[in-house]
Amino acid sequence: MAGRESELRGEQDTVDRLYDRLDALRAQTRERLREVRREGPSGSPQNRSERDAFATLYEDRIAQLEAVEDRLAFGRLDLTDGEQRYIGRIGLTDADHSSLLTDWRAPAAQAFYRATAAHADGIVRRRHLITRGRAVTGIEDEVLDLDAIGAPGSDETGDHLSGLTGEGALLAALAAGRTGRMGDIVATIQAEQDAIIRADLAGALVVQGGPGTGKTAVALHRAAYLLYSHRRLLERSGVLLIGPSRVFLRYIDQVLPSLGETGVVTTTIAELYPRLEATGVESETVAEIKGRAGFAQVVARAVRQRQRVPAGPEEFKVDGNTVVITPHDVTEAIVRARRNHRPHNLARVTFVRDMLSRLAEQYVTQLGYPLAADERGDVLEELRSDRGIRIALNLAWMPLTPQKLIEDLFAKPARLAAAAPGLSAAERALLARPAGSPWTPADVPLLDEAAELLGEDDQAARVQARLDATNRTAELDYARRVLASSGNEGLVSAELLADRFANTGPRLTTAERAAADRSWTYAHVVVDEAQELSAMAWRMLLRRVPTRSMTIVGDVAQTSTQTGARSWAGMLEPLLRGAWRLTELTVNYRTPAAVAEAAQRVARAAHLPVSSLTSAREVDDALVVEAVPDDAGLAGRVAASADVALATLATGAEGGRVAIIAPGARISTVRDALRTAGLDEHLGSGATVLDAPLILLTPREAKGLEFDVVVLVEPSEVGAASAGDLYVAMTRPTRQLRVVHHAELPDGFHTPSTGDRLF
Ligand SMILES: Nc1ncnc2c1ncn2[C@@H]1O[C@H](COP(=O)(O)OP(=O)(O)OP(=O)(O)O)[C@@H](O)[C@H]1O
Repeated sequence: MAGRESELRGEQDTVDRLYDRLDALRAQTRERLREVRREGPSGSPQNRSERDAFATLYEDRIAQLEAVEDRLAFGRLDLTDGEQRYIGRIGLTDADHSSLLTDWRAPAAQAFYRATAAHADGIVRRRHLITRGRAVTGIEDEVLDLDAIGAPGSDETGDHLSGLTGEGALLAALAAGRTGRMGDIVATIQAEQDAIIRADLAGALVVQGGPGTGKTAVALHRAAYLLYSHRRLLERSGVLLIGPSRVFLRYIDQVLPSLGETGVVTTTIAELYPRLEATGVESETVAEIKGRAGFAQVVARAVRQRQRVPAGPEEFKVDGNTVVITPHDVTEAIVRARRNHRPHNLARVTFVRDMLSRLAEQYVTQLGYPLAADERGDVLEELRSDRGIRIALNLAWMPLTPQKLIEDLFAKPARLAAAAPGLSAAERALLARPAGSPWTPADVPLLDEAAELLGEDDQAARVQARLDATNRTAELDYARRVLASSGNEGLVSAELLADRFANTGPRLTTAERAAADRSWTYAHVVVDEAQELSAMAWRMLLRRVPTRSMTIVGDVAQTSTQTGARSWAGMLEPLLRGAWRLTELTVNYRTPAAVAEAAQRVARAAHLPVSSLTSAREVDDALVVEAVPDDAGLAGRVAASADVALATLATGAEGGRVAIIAPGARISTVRDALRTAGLDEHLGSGATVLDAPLILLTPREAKGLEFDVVVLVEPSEVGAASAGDLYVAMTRPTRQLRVVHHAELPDGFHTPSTGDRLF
């Protein structure tokens, strides 16, 4: 025991030294920031812009150093050559640049997650440090090379039958009360997860895994890892993360900062089109039709139908001369303008030029004498500014915004019928809606498709981009010189500083610029709950990542709607044509075994493509079923059940969160019952919904989230609407699922051996 205590003391000394270094760096950076600010707003614009650039960099660096306070160091590797290497949230060096702490993402840290007794990789022992605040409260050792270890007095054991790394630390992390926000898993990443996190940047990596296998956690840690290992590339082009909803994005928004990374653009498909709010609501059937791959052709046809040959010739009098727009000329001009395959609005310039030149020919012929070049220019101008001609040419080739094209498509039945001959009359009737209706999430990929085909006049932006690229080398050079002369070399990189120089003025980060620009292309895209994306949404996303460097995580058994994927190959193969690879996660870290098994039985009974799943832990009383004799009493019973759950959690030291998951149609009666029971004060709403101890939501809204206890209302109703939704709802709790029902339980729910408590 004495040996263990001295080990603990030794680790505490090391951890103290690491925090001392962290504090020193914080103080040093704060002091630099103060100095920069002290200089005030005087000096040349050049000086001011340099100061602003330094100030933002120091602010970012301080934020990063503040964010790594919790579990700064969490591991130690003992190497065969006697070296001891500490692993932590960020890398730290002492004043002489010797390494004190190795960043978890560095190659030198990889063995912490991957080494096994069979493949020890030069590691004798792996140690997990358990800390509370800055105090080391425990040590967990795994000996990987029994022959090499001889040190008496420590509690090493060599047997790790479970296959889990750092099992004690892991199980402690899994059992902890939930805060309403996702935490990072950096101290306990498992080998199968680590392999995905560190996989190659190139290509599309699909991670399929059942509920609770850590897909979201892995996707976020992979983003942090890629930013660390390919910083130059990724920081300039940016990383995009797509999640299923705003609530979900709030749920995960602490994870990347805690890993020292900010600046990832996080958004939903509905928000991906800049400056457009998709607040409209429509039926799933309509969303499904709009999401079909075939809708790309519908939009393409709608665009081409705005390039139209008039029924007959049209005459115009210009300055006493007659010119005629003939169907023949328009046909020829359209064919020519289409030939260069430019988007509609840009090809229109060619069309108009061609038509005006034809009309000018007619005009000149009537004059009967040749014109000098400048006189011909005057004629062209006169023709161009003639109102009648302008209208006729617009009718032949209408300049359009994406919004106008899509709005007309749904507001004018004849347009839809012409553009979508493959849809049935009933389907077209479902899509019809009046002009001015709010945009819906399923419209967003259609608008993006339209924008692509119509094209924006982004010439100015392109010229600017070329200029930026040329300036970049000069900026980098300059930033290096500034860094060298200011003695700040170790603190910030020249790349970052150059970025800041470039962006001062309106202070925009890469992330901000990317989010505002529809045609921005990212260096990497991470998609969570990717099974929900429609074929049209995938097309929109792929435009933003021409390199196809993507991390796609999801579970095809949890798909809610008809729009989403039931098989990765079915969804991705037509789009990526073999350029994607599939990996699987198989251990469920969230849901107690009994609950996960029940959920899987129900999902299988509904013929969902369920992944195989091993649960990391058992919890007593994990499944509680409460049958209510009549439907009228259901909501009251739900409130009572939530009350019991809240009371149980309140007695624990760690608190926790309770969620009531109910079919949409029952939400308001359950809310009333909570009010009657006096529980509504616990209920969160709006932006802070996740912070409250109690939350009421539909299965769809619960996607990707987790809670200590879930009260699930009438599962057969949830399952009847969507089997995928029921699978999601059943797999949200980390401790207990309480099912309250009046109708029959869904098929597969019970087996004689479930061992659940029945009321
Ligand atoms: N290696 C790990 N160490 C500690 N906790 C982990 C680990 N892997 C996963 N977890 C925890 O397990 C829970 C489930 O993880 P996550 O939400 O990433 O799963 P998921 O596969 O995305 O689930 P779902 O598909 O159901 O949304 C989270 O609380 C996460 O922190």
